[in-house]
Amino acid sequence: MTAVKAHAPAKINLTLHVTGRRSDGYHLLDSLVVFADFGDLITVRPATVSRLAVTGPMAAGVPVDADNLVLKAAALIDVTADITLEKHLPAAAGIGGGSSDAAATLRALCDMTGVAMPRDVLVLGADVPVCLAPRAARMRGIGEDVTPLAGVPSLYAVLVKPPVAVATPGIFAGLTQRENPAMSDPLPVWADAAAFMCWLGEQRNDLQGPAIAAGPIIAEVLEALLDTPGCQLARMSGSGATCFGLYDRAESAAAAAGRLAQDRPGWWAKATRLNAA
Ligand SMILES: C[C@](O)(CO)[C@H](O)COP(=O)(O)OP(=O)(O)OC[C@H]1O[C@@H](n2ccc(N)nc2=O)[C@H](O)[C@@H]1O
Ligand SMILES: Nc1ncnc2c1ncn2[C@@H]1O[C@H](COP(=O)(O)OP(=O)(O)OP(=O)(O)O)[C@@H](O)[C@H]1O
Repeated sequence: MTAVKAHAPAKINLTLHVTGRRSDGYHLLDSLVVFADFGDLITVRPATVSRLAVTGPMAAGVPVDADNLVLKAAALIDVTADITLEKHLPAAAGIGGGSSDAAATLRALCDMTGVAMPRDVLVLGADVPVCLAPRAARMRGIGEDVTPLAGVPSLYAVLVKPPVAVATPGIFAGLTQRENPAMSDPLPVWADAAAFMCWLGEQRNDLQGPAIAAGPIIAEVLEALLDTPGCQLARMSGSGATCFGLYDRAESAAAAAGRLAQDRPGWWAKATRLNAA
């Protein structure tokens, strides 16, 4: 059998409403999730014992042992493989690097072996179900309730991560209000990207406040994004610290990413198309 490859794109929470908390401490969410046009790359090959190599520009600090979600995903379906993870996404950044890697690994291994996709992938992480089919979706429950969305306009964006890693449990713990309004049900139909961005402006990421309290530099990132020409909206993704700026033109997004990378050498900045077909 030959190698099978799968892309693990960055996951962006364009909205993230925390609507309650379960008795086990997990939070109920209502989130509009889209995917970037870049991410990590997984390659799997048949092997009798699982092995993982992590390569690429963002490999530093990523676990290469059983803690890596890629190996946890292989163990979940009881498949052994020689796996290469080419890491391009910053870790612990709120853009689902590990979750998207786990989901891509499952896709590649199921494809390579014919093993069925497991029904319960939530055990790998709350973001793994939405990453299984990386397309625009509404994510509810604690992450297990995923509804694919048609008609979500593509957006030009810049992703920016300052040099701070935030741990997801601590950010959820910092919430002062856990019962907040959900998005409308059903979601509106957006005529175009401008209408979509206007509606997004009225939505929230409820984790943004606690994340800024833990890492005040996140507020600086949001201000810096809003300062770039053509930026229509700036918000944090997931539990941070990555923030996104939305633009109506690809050229504005590219110029903003270039300017931020130049002005703020420690910041990771990347222009992308979200939900590109
Ligand atoms: C913040 C998001 O990225 C939004 O998409 C996800 O909800 C987090 O997804 P994830 O990193 O895959 O999360 P997990 O690894 O399952 O959980 C990490 C920790 O985040 C908290 N957590 C996570 C998901 C959720 N719905 N409620 C929570 O309270 C819990 O303290 C949990 O122990
Ligand atoms: N394949 C992986 N890539 C990156 N980190 C991983 C991976 N597997 C396990 N980890 C561990 O998981 C931690 C969280 O990294 P990850 O990139 O998944 O977080 P995240 O971007 O905050 O995800 P989310 O948006 O789902 O909350 C890292 O600190 C790292 O130790």
